[in-house]
Amino acid sequence: MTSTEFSTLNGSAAFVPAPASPYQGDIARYWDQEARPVNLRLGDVDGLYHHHYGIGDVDHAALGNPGDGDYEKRLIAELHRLESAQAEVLLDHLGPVGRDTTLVDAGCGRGGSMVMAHQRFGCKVEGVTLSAKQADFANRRAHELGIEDHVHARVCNMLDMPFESGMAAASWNNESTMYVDLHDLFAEHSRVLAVGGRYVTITGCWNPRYGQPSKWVSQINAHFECNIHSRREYLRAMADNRLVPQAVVDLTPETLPYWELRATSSLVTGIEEAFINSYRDGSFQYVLIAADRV
Ligand SMILES: C[S@@+](CC[C@H](N)C(=O)[O-])C[C@H]1O[C@@H](n2cnc3c(N)ncnc32)[C@H](O)[C@@H]1O
Ligand SMILES: CC(C)=CCC/C(C)=C/COP(=O)(O)OP(=O)(O)O
Ligand SMILES: [Mg+2]
Repeated sequence: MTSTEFSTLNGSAAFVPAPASPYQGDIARYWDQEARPVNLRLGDVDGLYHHHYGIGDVDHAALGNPGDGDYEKRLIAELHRLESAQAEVLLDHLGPVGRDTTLVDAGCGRGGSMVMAHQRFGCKVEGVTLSAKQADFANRRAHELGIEDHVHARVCNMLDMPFESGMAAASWNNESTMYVDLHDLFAEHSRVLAVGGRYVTITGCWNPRYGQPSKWVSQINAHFECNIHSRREYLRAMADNRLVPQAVVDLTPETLPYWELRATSSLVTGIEEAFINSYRDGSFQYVLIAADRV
């Protein structure tokens, strides 16, 4: 393994491996440079920084009306509440998690879901991301919260994680599966999970009933430099890797209110129309899949 650079956190040098492919190098750079207000200002609400979308009904009573004083602040808080609600639903599907166990967050971003998992279960959480900036950010937040002994992010490829086989009681991908081959990904989760362990993903996938990826799905792929898979591909790749689905939940109706609200905010990024149109025309779905490692 060759190192390309050194990243520092609190003065300690950390080894950063070279990307496994030119594509992974592009994705590492993408997330190293990302600083969209729609993510940072939402995270500033309570210190949980997410790179995923929201679910649930909008609380119109809490939001008030455009033109009311502080409306924009309440809108940001509401979008953030819906994003955290999404992570809570993912954690709900991990099943019972003991304090002495370790969880793996594959594609952990700035670490919001890891912090929530530790706060809920008291367990250890190991996160991996391609981005040294994100790993530093997540580790800094864990340090500020005094939970650095339990929550830790590192720069590494989720297809080749430096964890012993069977070490994880549960693992997940929160909106990070569209950057990798699903057979390779589920083979690696299957390796690190204990037999009887639980895997959960929340993801956007194209709907085989539509036929092929729609122009909206292609637009989302181009926007994020990712490769959205079909729903069928998830289920096939799980079946091939000893992951047996226990729940497949279509969250599309639950995520539309988030997008409709976000489209009215000053923090729009331009991708809102593609999500709203593809969810409405049925070509794209927001799904949760929970599977047992058998
Ligand atoms: C959309 S963000 C999701 C972040 C996080 N799961 C969340 O919910 O906030 C996608 C994440 O996947 C990570 N990622 C993409 N490909 C990866 C790979 N091959 N190995 C590790 N992380 C990867 C990126 O670095 C980024 O952190
Ligand atoms: C559901 C799908 C297809 C997701 C693609 C992966 C992705 C980029 C998620 C959100 O990240 P973000 O929170 O950084 O994006 P944004 O800046 O749009 O909020
Ligand atoms: Mg976001």
